[in-house]
Amino acid sequence: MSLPDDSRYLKGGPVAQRIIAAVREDAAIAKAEGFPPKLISITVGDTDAVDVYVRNQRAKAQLAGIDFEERRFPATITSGELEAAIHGLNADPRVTGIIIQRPVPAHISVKTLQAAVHPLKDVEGMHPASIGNIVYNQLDLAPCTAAASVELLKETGLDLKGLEVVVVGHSEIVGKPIAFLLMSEGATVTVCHHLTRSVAAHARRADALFVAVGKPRLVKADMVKPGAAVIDIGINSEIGPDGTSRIVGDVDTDSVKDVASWITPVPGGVGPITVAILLRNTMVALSRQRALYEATYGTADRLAAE
Ligand SMILES: Nc1nc2c(c(=O)[nH]1)N[C@@H](CN(C=O)c1ccc(C(=O)N[C@@H](CCC(=O)O)C(=O)O)cc1)CN2
Repeated sequence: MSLPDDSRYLKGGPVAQRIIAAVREDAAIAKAEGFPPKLISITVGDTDAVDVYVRNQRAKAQLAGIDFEERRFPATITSGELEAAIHGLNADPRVTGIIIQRPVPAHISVKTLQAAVHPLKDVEGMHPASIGNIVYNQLDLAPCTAAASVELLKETGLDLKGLEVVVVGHSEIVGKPIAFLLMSEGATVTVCHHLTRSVAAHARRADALFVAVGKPRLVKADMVKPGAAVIDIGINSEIGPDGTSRIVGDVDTDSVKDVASWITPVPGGVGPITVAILLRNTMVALSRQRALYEATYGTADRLAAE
């Protein structure tokens, strides 16, 4: 789908292309030195939005020169069986990174799965040890959707120091990490959640408004401060008037675009950058693994060592 050529739209495509081009260069060098990057995706059960995400991961990984393999498990699998599969991948030296696609079925704790991924292969920064790094301002490997959203805000050129930011949604993978990433940049952050008394009152104060709640078109024009930047992180599947399925965000883009100075389209906003950052994180994980290899074997060039 092509987006209107309107400077209010913060499009993710060009940012994603820049990131992927850099990843491609790094991946080619790593491959030539005997460390081909390989990303494993774990999907449990069937969810349409996850299928879209995985399809894009595969396509962009191919573009970047990163080997991509999807492991699909039935929704009936036990947590123990999944953890055993993850431990197998942790032990496989050919595997650089592991991403666990969310959501997983209700009988499985995603936190347990995330903790089973070795921190050196945790390309989403969601292992309890990795997510803690963000609190310490170590931001080079942050959860992909959160990092993508902040990257798009930076595209506005707004000075993040002291910026009034409101984040609607406090999930561990999106809302909370966004708040920490922005605090490290000096923004003043308010996080709204299901117990917040008036989300609209908070949202209307924001110079930058992030929305990640999974509710189609929740944010309307009367919840947005004129001139604000609105970052829509929702990816919701909806059946359109013509009976076909389409993706919409958590923001009512048609009305909000007349109030905001910047707005991210869905699709075509945060989504493409999320995928690009996953690939960049894979290269960060690879460089950490290579540093360990070098410390152990005295060279970072596996081909030269053999
Ligand atoms: N392990 C994780 N699981 C999930 C995350 C995450 O960050 N880590 N976030 C969402 C992912 N998601 C929705 O379920 C999602 C993310 C990105 C895209 C995407 O590539 N969208 C593009 C293309 C759309 C299209 O091809 O039609 C875009 O928005 O332009 C889709 C879905 C939940 N799970």
